Amino acid sequence: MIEVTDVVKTYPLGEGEVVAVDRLSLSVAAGEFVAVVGRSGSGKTTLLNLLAGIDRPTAGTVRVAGAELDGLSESALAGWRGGNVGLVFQFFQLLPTLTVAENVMLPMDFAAKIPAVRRRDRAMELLERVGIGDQAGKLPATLSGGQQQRTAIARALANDPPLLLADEPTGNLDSHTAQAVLDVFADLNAEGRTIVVVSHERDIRTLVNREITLVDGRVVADEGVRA
Ligand SMILES: Nc1ncnc2c1ncn2[C@@H]1O[C@H](COP(=O)(O)OP(=O)(O)OP(=O)(O)O)[C@@H](O)[C@H]1O
Repeated sequence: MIEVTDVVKTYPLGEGEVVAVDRLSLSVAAGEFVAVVGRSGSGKTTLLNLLAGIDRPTAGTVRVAGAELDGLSESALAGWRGGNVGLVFQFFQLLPTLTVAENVMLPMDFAAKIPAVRRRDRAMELLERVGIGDQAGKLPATLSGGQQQRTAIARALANDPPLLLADEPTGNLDSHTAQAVLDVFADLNAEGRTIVVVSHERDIRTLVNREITLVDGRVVADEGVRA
């Protein structure tokens, strides 16, 4: 599902540059549930953005879900992302003027993978799936943080992508709500979806089957944590 080879990502900083990801290689097979951990500034978000094709590497290659991302134009990349990757962020990033159901339908309109007549029903099914079917007609601001993150997960599933990438999805939630949201990810993984999640949540170790630790943009540990 993921094949990252000798990837370097630098950002300009004053006269010099910051090396955010440093000659990093890793592969993730379909069906894995991977946590990426490490201190602030270790390169976790940069790695996730490279996997999503949001950022391009300075050197090296990134292959995800059958595509070599370097070879794709911006518009091809956007099309590829829409159908292959679901993204979940710390601060939900829902559109405040759209209802919960409309937020979930939005990626379907962009990718044209789900027929137009199916989109509302599919949004409802996904919201039921993550446990908030009864919130569909509300605006995001009227929901709790956990409900907003469930909305964002439903939106990430809109086009039935094989891969979910989540950047600190529980970072803005209390620990009880965080655990419930992580349980949703665990269920989605049990159904066969590949998931890579950046998290500080200690409890994530009990759910994932692999933990990758970054220090200074490099993998310093890569271990299976569940039998
Ligand atoms: N757009 C950018 N411009 C300049 N430097 C950046 C940029 N994005 C990240 N960096 C730098 O790259 C390094 C890695 O950052 P990154 O955000 O990937 O780390 P992180 O592990 O996700 O941190 P956190 O846990 O705080 O989110 C840091 O030194 C950061 O300052």
